[in-house]
Amino acid sequence: MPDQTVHIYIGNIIHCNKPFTVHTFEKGFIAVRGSKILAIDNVSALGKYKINLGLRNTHEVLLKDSQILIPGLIDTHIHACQYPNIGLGLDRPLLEWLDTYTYPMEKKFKEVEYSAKVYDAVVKRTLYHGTTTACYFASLFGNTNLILADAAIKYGQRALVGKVNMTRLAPPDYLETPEQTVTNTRRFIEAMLAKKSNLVKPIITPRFALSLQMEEMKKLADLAKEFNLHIQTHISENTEECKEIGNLFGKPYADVYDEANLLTEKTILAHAVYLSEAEIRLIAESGSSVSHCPSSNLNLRSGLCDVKELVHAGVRVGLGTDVSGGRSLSIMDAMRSAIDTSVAISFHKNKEDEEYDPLNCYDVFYLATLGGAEALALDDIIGNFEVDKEFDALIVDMGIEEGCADYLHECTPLELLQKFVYVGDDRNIVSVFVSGKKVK
Ligand SMILES: Nc1nc2[nH]cnc2c(=O)[nH]1
Ligand SMILES: [Zn+2]
Repeated sequence: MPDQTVHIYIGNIIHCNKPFTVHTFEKGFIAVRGSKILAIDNVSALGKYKINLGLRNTHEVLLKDSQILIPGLIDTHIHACQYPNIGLGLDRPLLEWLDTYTYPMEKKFKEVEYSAKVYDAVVKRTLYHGTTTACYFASLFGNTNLILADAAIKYGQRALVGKVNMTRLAPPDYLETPEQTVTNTRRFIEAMLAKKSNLVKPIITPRFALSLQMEEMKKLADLAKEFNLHIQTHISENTEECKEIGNLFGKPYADVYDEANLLTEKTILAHAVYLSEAEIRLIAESGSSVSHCPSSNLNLRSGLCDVKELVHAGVRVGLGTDVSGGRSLSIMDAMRSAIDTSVAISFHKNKEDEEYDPLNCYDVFYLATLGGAEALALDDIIGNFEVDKEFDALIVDMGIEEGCADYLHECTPLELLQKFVYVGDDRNIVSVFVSGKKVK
């Protein structure tokens, strides 16, 4: 018999009910039964809901005035097998960084024991930082990628897990043949689906167009279609990379993926710094989305991605940490880097006499929550606090003693959110819920 207790969280509640729109309940409540949201409203209406919904077996959690309840944070792009390299090697441009630091690290994930140690740490640490959903690149090795999926299931994180596909331009012992890359991916998908997990699903993961031939990418797109799966890859991150794409395929980056049938409504493209207007239009029309990875774009000196231009063109955008190109596995850091990047762009634009309103803390809160859910085409189940959605949430407390700033006078809920975005860290995230279950 499932637990029928209804958990009712009462206090300051903030979420985005629409894109780029923050909605606050100053004295609100959310009722949760099992994994799902049963009701959300002002607390003055709670009595009425209790009668109308016949709520008897209830457990009430009263939030403090220094606390806010917000949706869980969504990382739309993170390389789990690069976590041991976090903070290392951020002095080289992309292609050199991949050869020098990244492929040698990822090769180690052939080993089961090492993979188990790292993946356990990644899932625990990202959950601790409030990442309730992570879209993971794992390594080339299907068997150890399953260990990452098992860690997410064990600790209760929602995740998409991708087995990376690469057949060229990497060390020979970190490549597959064209046949292997397809058959190994099929095997990985079948093993993932056999887990019958509600939280964890496989995602097709061609690393980037430099790693594969057109025929292989088409076969991977076929697998995505056959199993109705998400797809993730990188696009237009670095000028040298884009030049190489032109040399190899003789067409723009987005057109390469379009020809490979990889641009679907469930495709997430990381970076998207150097897309032309025509490519942005193509991506918008395909329904594919972009993972904005501002920390990585700065660390690897890739460039500044103009999120506003993408959104204006109708492209859905979420945030990615892109560890370990990104310096932190916290989406809070990605939110700040997204603001910094947008402000930097605005200096340039305003010099050219364009009116440019950079992203603010509420905009990046949207990108980190509902925007991320939309980018992953999971906004029917997560991203905000709508009735019947899954309860993925954080209780944030800006009044804790051991935080990085003192709480010296009372703040409004929106001020608490501002403080969280600009100066908060994992210590301020006092509880994390995924699918209704407390995981921190
Ligand atoms: N940032 C980043 N870009 C990539 N492009 C291809 N592979 C990678 C990677 O691992 N990280
Ligand atoms: Zn990446």
